[in-house]
Amino acid sequence: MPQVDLVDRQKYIRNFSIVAHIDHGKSTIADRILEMTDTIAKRDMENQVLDDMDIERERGITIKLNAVELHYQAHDGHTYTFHLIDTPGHVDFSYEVSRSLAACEGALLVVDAAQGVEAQTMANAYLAVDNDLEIVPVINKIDLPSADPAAVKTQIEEMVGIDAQNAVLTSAKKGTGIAELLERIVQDIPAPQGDLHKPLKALIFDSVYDSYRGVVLSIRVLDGQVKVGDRIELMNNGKQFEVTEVGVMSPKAVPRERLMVGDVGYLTASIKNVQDTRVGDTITLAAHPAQKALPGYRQITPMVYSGMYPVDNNKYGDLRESLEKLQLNDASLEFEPETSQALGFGFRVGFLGLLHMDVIQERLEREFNLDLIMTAPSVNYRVLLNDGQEKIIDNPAKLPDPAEIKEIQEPMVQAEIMVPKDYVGPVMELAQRKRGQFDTMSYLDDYHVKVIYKLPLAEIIFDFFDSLKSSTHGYASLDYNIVGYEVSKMVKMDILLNGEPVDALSFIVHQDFAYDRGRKIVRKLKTIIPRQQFEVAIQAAIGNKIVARSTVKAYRKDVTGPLYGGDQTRKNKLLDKQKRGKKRMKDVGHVSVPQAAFMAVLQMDDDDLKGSK
Ligand SMILES: Nc1nc2c(ncn2[C@@H]2O[C@H](COP(=O)(O)OP(=O)(O)OP(=O)(O)O)[C@@H](O)[C@H]2O)c(=O)[nH]1
Repeated sequence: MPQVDLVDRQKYIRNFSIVAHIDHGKSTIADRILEMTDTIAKRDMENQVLDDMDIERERGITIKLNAVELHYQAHDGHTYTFHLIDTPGHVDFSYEVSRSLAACEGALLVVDAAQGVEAQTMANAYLAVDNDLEIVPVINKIDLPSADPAAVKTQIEEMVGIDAQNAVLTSAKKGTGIAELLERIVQDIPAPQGDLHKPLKALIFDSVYDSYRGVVLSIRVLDGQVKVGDRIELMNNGKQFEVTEVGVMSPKAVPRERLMVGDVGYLTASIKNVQDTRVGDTITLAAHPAQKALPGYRQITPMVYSGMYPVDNNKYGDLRESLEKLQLNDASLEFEPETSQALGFGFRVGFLGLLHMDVIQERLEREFNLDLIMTAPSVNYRVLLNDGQEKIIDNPAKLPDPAEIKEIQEPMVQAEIMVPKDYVGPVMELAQRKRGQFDTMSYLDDYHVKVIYKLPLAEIIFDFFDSLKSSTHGYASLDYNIVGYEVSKMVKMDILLNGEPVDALSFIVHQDFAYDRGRKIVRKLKTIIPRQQFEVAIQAAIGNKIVARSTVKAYRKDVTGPLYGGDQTRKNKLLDKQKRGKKRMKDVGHVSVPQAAFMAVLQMDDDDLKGSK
């Protein structure tokens, strides 16, 4: 191809994401764009093609990233190539959002015309600004009777700090404004920069495991080009592979001969292991490597660990296989075998956060048909023993005897909270309550403040984000990084049922909160553990010292008895229901303990929250 064509080619590319608060209409707008550009025929369009996992669709969250290529004939007579890059929307995945935005030049910031700017609108806008993106404000759902586009424009200007007078007004539901939106993408979002003649530099912003092709990488080419047969190198781990296929998603995979500067597409190279190809890494050519990797690469490591046990002990092998399968697609999922006296054989599994944990649990139960008991999530503690040994403890039950412990260190994070200045008070109050140490506060502009706190990871993981949202009416955004370990006065709380400690119910807590937590958890467990044939004593203990106690009384009589008298169908229904209920119970000693009991520590925090409001 003559060189001038290649330069021209770059001029007609637009790479962008759609970012929005949950439910403001991101997926619906994406669907309309695909329809209007004939990327996908209306009749083929299953609702919201971009979210292709069942769970995503049901929960309305987008977990895996996707990039679709589409072609748009603009009013200037040229045909433009658009790459629409989908982003996940939750703080657990904020690093992935940031990487996918780094693959774009622009972002459509979608705001609901009735709801206005909300928490994730702000968080995503900050990420877009951080990545130097051109932001095109879109006010959606203008068909709603309660829509107030003029007010939302002002709000966007004040809260987000961008010009919104020219915001595109859309009703994705009715298709209004989408034609204008396509033109604005051409006009407002810059064409990709970069140099075809420089050594290859491509950003990996997603990876998915495919049983035929191995790992499929989503990449954005920032310089140079890559084609089938090239030997590539991943710059952060030095691993090399030979490219077997490149192409674009439109929306199904369409192989191409090469991907060039400005392109967004996929690449396969017989890579067997997603762990080798972390999101954020840079691909270059082994023969002509780029000098420097793209900035901002972050190794993702799990933040929370939880025990996962099959309710039926015979399903241990199935659980291992299922976890292995999920891991093929999820480089951040880690697990290793563990045993519990109470629960038998299972795995200690590491997650990015609680949402990640929920999603994995749900996929195991639904896609792999497993019934699981999960123990309350914990962070990693570093324990120094008197004999000089150091241990990393990711399971509270494994904490050594206090007499052997010299000190316990807990992981700390630097939390950056961005918030409109009116909400600084509540944010500081919350951070103090969560054992935060104030670091700095600075003004980003006339309206926004960045507050930096050092906080224990254990406090952040559980409900910090939710509390932050509720104490700032959703306007704060949060990003955090682990910054090391600090000595802390942590103690292990044991829970005893009828005098027997249940290892899977132990948790680690700061000494200052221990008594209070002990009392609360006992009260909570009393409501969760069902009545049995005999009395069940529940105790919370630190070492040998009982700090709280309560009792679940025995049945007075066999209340289920009379229910078995009815006709057969009714009886069967009842038996079925019992069976299903039982699935999530585990016999610990002689006591039947439901799944909820193992999560009581978390639910207790909810109560804490309510109590503190
Ligand atoms: N009235 C009206 N409803 C809309 C419009 N656009 C989207 N919706 C509805 O709003 C709800 C959320 O839309 P989605 O497109 O799923 O929103 P989303 O931002 O992708 O949501 P998440 O995937 O959960 O982040 C759906 O019920 C849509 O049908 C619109 O223009 N007008």
